[in-house]
Amino acid sequence: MRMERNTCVHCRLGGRMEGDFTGKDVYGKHFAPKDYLKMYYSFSKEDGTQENRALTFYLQKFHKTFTVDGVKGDTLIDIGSGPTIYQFLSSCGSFREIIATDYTDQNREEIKRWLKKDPEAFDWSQVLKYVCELEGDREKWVEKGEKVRSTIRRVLKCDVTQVNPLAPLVVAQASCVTSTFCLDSACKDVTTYLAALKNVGSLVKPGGHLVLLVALGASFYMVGQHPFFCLYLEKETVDRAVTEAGFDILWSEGAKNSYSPIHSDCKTVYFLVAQKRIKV
Ligand SMILES: C[C@](O)(C/N=c1\sc2cccc3c2n1CCC3)C(=O)N1CCN(c2cccc3cnccc23)CC1
Repeated sequence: MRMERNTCVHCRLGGRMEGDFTGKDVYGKHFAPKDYLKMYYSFSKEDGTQENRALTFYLQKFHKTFTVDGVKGDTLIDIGSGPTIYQFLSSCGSFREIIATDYTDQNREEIKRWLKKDPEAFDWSQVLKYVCELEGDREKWVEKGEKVRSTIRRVLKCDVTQVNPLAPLVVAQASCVTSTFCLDSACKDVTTYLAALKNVGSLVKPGGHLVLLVALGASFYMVGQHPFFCLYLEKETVDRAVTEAGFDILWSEGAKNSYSPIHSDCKTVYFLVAQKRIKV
């Protein structure tokens, strides 16, 4: 009997994933926002049964941070927004202005498409309804969409490997900086990760907040048929990096990863809220 070779994604792709850092230029050429959005941000099946447990975890933690715990302020900068807007649904009522950023042109274009209500934009309505339900009135989802659109004032280019991630622009320090799944995919090793966290942390005013969503124990994630590098991180590494960047961790919570192993080998999605120490 011929033993059916159990070829994992890694093997099928000739092991290109481990260690093969996906440089910035690869993102520009091969990162397909539509494939990514369909793969990771489709919310529920036609019959409405929820299947995207990872996304509901993120939405619940953003709800706790901004709506329940009351983190608020003047400006919020989101670093490495990707082509998504889910990360703004709870914070849009707590900040005067939100600045979305990403490294790649196609991700910034995808966000602008949604802001302009382009019919080609990704449909976030199920996600908007879910967050409105968390806030107590599912019917308010259209107003919620308008609130997000009126609060996101700018969509800028960022590069977390630069000391000023928003260079050449100089932006005033923000009350809050959020970053979801960005540093893990933008940094090739832990040294770069520590430096990038300091770069991103420099955008937060003393006493301000840093909110991170990190993929732990991941070495790749798929977008369509294309594997993208992810820095293999453990909770302790992230906590130490946040502390060394000058922040006190207020709370954090991990959730067992629910992505299919074909999509990513991510073990845990990790949500963390920290506050920038005030130098006395
Ligand atoms: C946020 C993101 O959506 C990536 N999502 C990711 S990663 C990952 C890893 C495991 C699991 C999951 C997962 N997910 C979301 C789904 C679950 C995105 O599209 N990104 C962020 C990173 N980015 C950059 C590349 C190179 C250099 C950069 C320099 N500065 C700034 C950004 C740079 C490209 C655009």
